[in-house]
Amino acid sequence: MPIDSRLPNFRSLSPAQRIDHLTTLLKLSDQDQQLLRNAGALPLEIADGMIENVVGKFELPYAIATNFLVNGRDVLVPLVVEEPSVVAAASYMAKLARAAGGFRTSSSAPLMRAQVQIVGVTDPYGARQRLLRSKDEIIALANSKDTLLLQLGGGCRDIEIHTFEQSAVGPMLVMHLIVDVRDAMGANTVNTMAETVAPLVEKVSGGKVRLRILSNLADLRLARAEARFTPETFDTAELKGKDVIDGIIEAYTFAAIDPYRAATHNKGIMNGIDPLVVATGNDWRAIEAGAHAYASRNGHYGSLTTWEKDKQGHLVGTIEMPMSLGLVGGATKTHPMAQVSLRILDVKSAQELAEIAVAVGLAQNLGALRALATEGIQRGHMALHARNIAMQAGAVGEEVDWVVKQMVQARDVRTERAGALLNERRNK
Ligand SMILES: CC(C)(COP(=O)([O-])OP(=O)([O-])OC[C@H]1O[C@@H](n2cnc3c(N)ncnc32)[C@H](O)[C@@H]1OP(=O)([O-])[O-])[C@@H](O)C(=O)NCCC(=O)NCCSC(=O)C[C@@](C)(O)CC(=O)[O-]
Ligand SMILES: NC(=O)C1=CN([C@@H]2O[C@H](COP(=O)(O)OP(=O)(O)OC[C@H]3O[C@@H](n4cnc5c(N)ncnc54)[C@H](OP(=O)(O)O)[C@@H]3O)[C@@H](O)[C@H]2O)C=CC1
Repeated sequence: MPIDSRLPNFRSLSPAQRIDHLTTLLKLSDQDQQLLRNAGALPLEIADGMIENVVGKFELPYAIATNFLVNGRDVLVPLVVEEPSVVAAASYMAKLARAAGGFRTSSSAPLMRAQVQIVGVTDPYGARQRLLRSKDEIIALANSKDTLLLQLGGGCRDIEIHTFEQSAVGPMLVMHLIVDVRDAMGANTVNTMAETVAPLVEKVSGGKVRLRILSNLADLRLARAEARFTPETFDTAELKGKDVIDGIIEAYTFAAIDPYRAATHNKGIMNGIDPLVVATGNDWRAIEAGAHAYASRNGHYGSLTTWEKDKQGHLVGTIEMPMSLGLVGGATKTHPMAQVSLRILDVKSAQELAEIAVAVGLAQNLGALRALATEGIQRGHMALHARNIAMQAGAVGEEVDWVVKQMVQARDVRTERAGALLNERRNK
């Protein structure tokens, strides 16, 4: 159902009013509303079924990033995160991106790699040829275990043999199963296939199979997003948009050449992506591992985004990175809030979800670069973090807003200052 994700007053509402607004906009069911009102509603019995030794639940804020326009479709993006200013920055940059059509995205097929490690091979190149000659038999065996996936149009498509002639333990071959996992993240799916083919692989190669596990460097499962911005987008009373664009490109260049900066730059990108991964019940460690390995693929650790100027002087931002997200499998179906998130996003495939995730990453990166290249990160970030600081100092109810206002006005956001302000107010 088409919606308008541009919700200018959403930030000023209370959480209860925001849920009412979403209910009207998205026609949320009574059950979804109820789940949102009990924020994070995860019955202990379900939690106990998800992991081991459960003794409770740990809740995090669940928010909605507004303004996203992705391939011409308005999307509201659920984000689960503890850090202030992330949701605001993503929403802000999505708002700016709308002027030039929002985010345009694409993705490759959902292909995952499973690795089968083969040791004890005396003739690695001969073994490689034998395995490649047996490709059809290996693929057929891999596919014999998951008929549902085949019916859905997925399954093992190909094999690759990676040869390590020298290693500390002698020659090593690594066979990759290339598997189309459709709408699953696919870890369990491909691990089962890798274990299934291991005896055949041993017979054909003459070696011993050890590890049979997916690779989180999902470099065949890439999602991409692009956005453009006119210089006027960044005009302010003090700054010319053209200079802001130059500052953003210089900031990006810093990340492209210096791994110390690239780590922080990419952390900013993951500020947007991880909260969506968590909100949809997906495996954020897998996404993090894939992101940073991909950022190192050219022999040095670099930026996951690029920022450049087109002929008209418009800022052009792009992102491309592995994105192994599922709509089924893992906790996506078990966690009730993950299901609410998927309904809010209204995505039809794991690829669509992956493309929205990288669009949020690109927006988040721009939010940080724009702030860093102009006024610095502290004004916007600390103004929002000030609420945390006030609460840490013991402020409750109306005291919170009052303490925040004093600290932001004085540009002095510290717990000690919040405590002093609180004492001053209480002793009046
Ligand atoms: C924080 C802002 C957005 C303020 O920026 P501002 O100019 O004060 O915002 P504004 O009040 O003019 O509002 C503009 C829009 O921002 C959004 N917005 C604004 N405030 C809110 C709010 N309270 N709640 C919800 N949405 C908010 C909202 O969309 C709003 O438009 P509207 O829809 O209202 O017409 C800006 O300063 C900013 O983008 N800063 C960057 C913040 C950031 O990057 N945070 C990430 C954490 S820092 C970090 O971990 C990463 C880092 C920085 O190290 C990465 C790196 O180094 O690359
Ligand atoms: N290194 C890593 O990242 C590792 C991660 N994991 C964990 O693995 C989990 C994800 O594994 P995953 O294989 O995705 O999950 P599941 O095994 O839970 O679910 C995948 C299964 O769902 C079924 N299915 C139903 N509909 C579809 C559809 N439209 N598209 C694709 N499959 C469908 C498939 O068939 P059927 O049910 O018939 O099999 C498929 O095998 C996560 O919890 C992750 O944390 C595990 C090991 C390592």
